[in-house]
Amino acid sequence: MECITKPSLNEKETEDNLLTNFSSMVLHDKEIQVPQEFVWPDHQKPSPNVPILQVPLIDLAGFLSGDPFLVSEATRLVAEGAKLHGFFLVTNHGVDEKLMSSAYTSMDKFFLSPTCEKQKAQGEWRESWGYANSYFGKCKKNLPWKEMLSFSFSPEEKTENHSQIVKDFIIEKMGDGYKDFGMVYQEYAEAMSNLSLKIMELLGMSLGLKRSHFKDFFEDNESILRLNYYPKCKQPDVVLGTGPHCDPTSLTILQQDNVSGLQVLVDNQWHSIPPNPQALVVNIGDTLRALTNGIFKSSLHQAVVNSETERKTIAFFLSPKVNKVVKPPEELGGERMYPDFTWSLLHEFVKKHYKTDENTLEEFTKWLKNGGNV
Ligand SMILES: C=C1C[C@]23C[C@H]1CC[C@H]2[C@]1(C)CCC[C@@](C)(C(=O)O)[C@H]1[C@@H]3C(=O)O
Ligand SMILES: O=C(O)CCC(=O)C(=O)O
Ligand SMILES: [Fe+2]
Repeated sequence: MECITKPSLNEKETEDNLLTNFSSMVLHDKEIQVPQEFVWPDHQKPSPNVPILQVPLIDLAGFLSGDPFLVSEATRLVAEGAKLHGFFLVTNHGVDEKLMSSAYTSMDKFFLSPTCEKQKAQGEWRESWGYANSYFGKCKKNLPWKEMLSFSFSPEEKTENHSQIVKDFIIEKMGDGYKDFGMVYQEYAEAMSNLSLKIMELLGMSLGLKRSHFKDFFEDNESILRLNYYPKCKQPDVVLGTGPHCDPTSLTILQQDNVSGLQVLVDNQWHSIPPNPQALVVNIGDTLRALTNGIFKSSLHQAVVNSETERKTIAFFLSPKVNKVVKPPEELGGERMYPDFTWSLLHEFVKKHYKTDENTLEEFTKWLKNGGNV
């Protein structure tokens, strides 16, 4: 367990300088060699050519049509992916194509602006919102080759006075020039939240539960929308865009567009999920693994970069309301694998005590049994 202590106040300047250096160095190719802190140990460096992971492709419109054959096909396929490695693709998902392409291209407006601009949206240490890059936090090695802009999200109709918290956040931090930018990601987050509830209906049915079982649990979600910007890299074989991790959240919907880079560890071998612009990548997170008493899997995954072009992905991390008790339905049976817990406790644990990996839930269970000092 490393890189988890909060930087002391007098390190704030150092952090700001590093933050500035990252952008000038990385984005403008001023350095020939990749700085040592970005070079991963040999056993974790990306391997050149990894096999392709065959993941089920689910036609969501078919499921929503109610056609008995299409419904049974969709539930069969989603169960296959969710139980094997936790990954599947959804197509005919109903998210407006123009919105998706605008969300993809609008990222440049923020990430290609000067560092001093981006720093206006800088988040608090280990908060899940705002601008962050590799030099954030305390890690001094194995730094991710990426910048991120993250938003907290709750469905508009569930927020106080129906505020649009994604749009309001970015305008408050970056000014009125980001109004259109904010609207794009507000709409995008709402669309992903609605899509995730449809996927939750499908996942509930695939386990023989009431169709609305998971959907009701996530109706008033408190989620995270994250823009990942991976600059191209002179030495893509020694860095990682995002290190190996399991998402501690419940469900991730990832738009990876047309630049490959997402890899999943299956049978102890890294596999790639190639881009499919017509489909969104969906993966089970640790919280949904616990909510299904371990029936659904959450797998270790990572992102590699390349020397030709930057890679941009948009991840919507669905999470329940922070105080909702994560407890599998009795109907699933089997011996309980994890204790009841709330997402806020698991989120505190991964933020303050543990870097997410394939043992997060087991380590979290131990931490809870030892009193869970938050
Ligand atoms: C709740 C979360 C923690 C992270 C963002 C979301 C879901 C994925 C987690 C993360 C992306 C996994 C890799 C490491 C991490 C630190 C990161 O690269 O950002 C994780 C996020 C986080 O802890 O902020
Ligand atoms: O960008 C990618 O391909 C994966 C990103 C990811 O796994 C994450 O942000 O949790
Ligand atoms: Fe992830």
